[in-house]
Amino acid sequence: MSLARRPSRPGGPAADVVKNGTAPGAAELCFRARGVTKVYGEGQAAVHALRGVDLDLPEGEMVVVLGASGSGKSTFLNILGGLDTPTGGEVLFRGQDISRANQRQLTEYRRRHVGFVFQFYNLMPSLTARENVALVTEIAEAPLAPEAALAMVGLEDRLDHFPTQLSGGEQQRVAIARAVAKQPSVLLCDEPTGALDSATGVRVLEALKTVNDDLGATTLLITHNAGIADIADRVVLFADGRVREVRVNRAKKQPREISW
Ligand SMILES: Nc1ncnc2c1ncn2[C@@H]1O[C@H](COP(=O)(O)OP(=O)(O)OP(=O)(O)O)[C@@H](O)[C@H]1O
Repeated sequence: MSLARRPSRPGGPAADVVKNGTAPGAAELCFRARGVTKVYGEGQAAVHALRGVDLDLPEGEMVVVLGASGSGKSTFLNILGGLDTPTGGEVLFRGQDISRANQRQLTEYRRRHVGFVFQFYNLMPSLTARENVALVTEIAEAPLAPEAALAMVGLEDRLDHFPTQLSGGEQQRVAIARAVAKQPSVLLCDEPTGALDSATGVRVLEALKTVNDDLGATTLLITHNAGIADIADRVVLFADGRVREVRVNRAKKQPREISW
């Protein structure tokens, strides 16, 4: 591993820059990506969304993914989550190649291992918070009780509220509880605070941090908000379909210490 020490950015915590984000011989990797490409469409209309991504992500970390619009962040997250497959290259999850898995294997992988949180909460409006979470726990192998999942995100006193009776931040926390109730190995979050103001977004980040700390789920969080990088163990910067830089924060901030 090649390390260069420098402050991550003015005012931010000190960080180590990891060359290419790869860590040969690293003990326990959750994901190992090599030469990952993704091309949408063909010929003149082809879009090269990923142009050769190499990245190692150790187990259990909180990873913040930054990059300009169109740089390939969501495409890469969707591949890690088994929602999509790469055009080329290799993605290993705990040593298993998910880049060549068939649809049935990907469905099984997602069901057993992956929780998703998106910008919009996609809760069932006719179901309470508890019932929205129970939808998942009824089909999971070793789920948390819906009440326990909702307590983890600070909603133990909102169990019987319907989505319309909850604020945007509370609805997002129900969505997080739903994603983590099956105790996923990996939690993939695409702009989870994108629709929220700063104070509400901080509560959502606190919920994600609790989940990361308590369940140990490797957590990836895409954001356009560079300030959020300060709560991460590792910050991955995408540019033009590639990983431009990976920083490892030596000291993390608490969500309540940041604002935007
Ligand atoms: N299903 C698709 N069909 C065609 N092109 C796509 C598709 N999905 C993404 N793209 C293109 O691939 C490129 C990367 O998109 P992606 O959504 O991964 O970027 P992003 O970094 O997540 O952007 P944003 O921050 O705006 O969400 C973009 O040029 C996008 O238009």
